[in-house]
Amino acid sequence: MADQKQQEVINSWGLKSWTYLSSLRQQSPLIQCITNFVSMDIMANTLLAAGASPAMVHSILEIPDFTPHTKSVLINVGTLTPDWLPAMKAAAGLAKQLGKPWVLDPAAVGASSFRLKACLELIELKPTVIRGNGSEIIALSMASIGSTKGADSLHESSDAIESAKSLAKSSGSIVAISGSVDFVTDGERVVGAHNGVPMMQKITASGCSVTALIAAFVAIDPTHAFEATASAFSVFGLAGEIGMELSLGPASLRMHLIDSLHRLDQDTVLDRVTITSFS
Ligand SMILES: Nc1ncnc2c1ncn2[C@@H]1O[C@H](COP(=O)(O)OP(=O)(O)OP(=O)(O)O)[C@@H](O)[C@H]1O
Ligand SMILES: Cc1ncsc1CCO
Ligand SMILES: [Mg+2]
Repeated sequence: MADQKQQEVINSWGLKSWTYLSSLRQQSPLIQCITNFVSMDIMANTLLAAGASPAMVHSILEIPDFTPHTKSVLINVGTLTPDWLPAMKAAAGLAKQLGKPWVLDPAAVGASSFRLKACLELIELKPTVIRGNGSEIIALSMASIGSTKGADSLHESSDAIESAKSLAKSSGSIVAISGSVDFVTDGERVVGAHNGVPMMQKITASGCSVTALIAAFVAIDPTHAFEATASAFSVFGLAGEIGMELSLGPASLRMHLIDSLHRLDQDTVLDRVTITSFS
């Protein structure tokens, strides 16, 4: 009986994930990305392969004209400098004002007090989802910088679950932690998305890209950001699993992951998406 219930839960996540992906392919929503220089290419290609329409528009002069046309906004502070922050705040603030979802990636937030303060100010603008690795979510939740390895994590994703719950409660955002298991919480519920391969950590900006995919899935269904976030993690992880079967290392996985995301079909998603409850 327990097995049957667990199986039904797994199948229902497979169906959700497929519904998000197929809707994304049909609707091709415009996603505005204000992101770091390292991630721009792989992020735009990830969004295109999944079916969305990315635009890396970051000048503060363009936000009043452009942001109203978008379905969601992604903000990533990976190569933050003081001149970029006003545009990030303007885009996030306008998205919020227009009732559009926006997603924050606090890349390397533990690297400096400048970056931490910027992220805390952005969180005041109520992101729909915050996605980081274990160390980023712990630093944000504690609002303090400690030891850091820059964009990489010093922690397992499971080390950050309590921090994520507390950040979700204090911010009102869905909080998502990437790692060997990707966790998603609204402060009460916690689910873990199990798809993925360790080699994905060796592709720079794979985390940035999955955050952009979360922004795209949330654009499809802004009222169910928890479900959209877990589904995006699974679909990206599944593309990594299939891509890995064809790859020799990080460079070919980067290519095969994008190809696999483009080619993912219904049967594979229904069969292989694995999301379980941890609450
Ligand atoms: N050990 C692992 N096993 C399976 N998948 C993993 C593992 N570690 C990371 N991933 C996957 O790799 C992707 C990137 O996660 P990671 O935690 O490395 O993000 P990140 O540190 O923010 O990356 P970046 O800063 O390079 O963008 C996610 O989709 C995650 O699920
Ligand atoms: C390597 C790196 N440095 C700043 S951002 C970034 C990409 C992964 O977040
Ligand atoms: Mg990393």
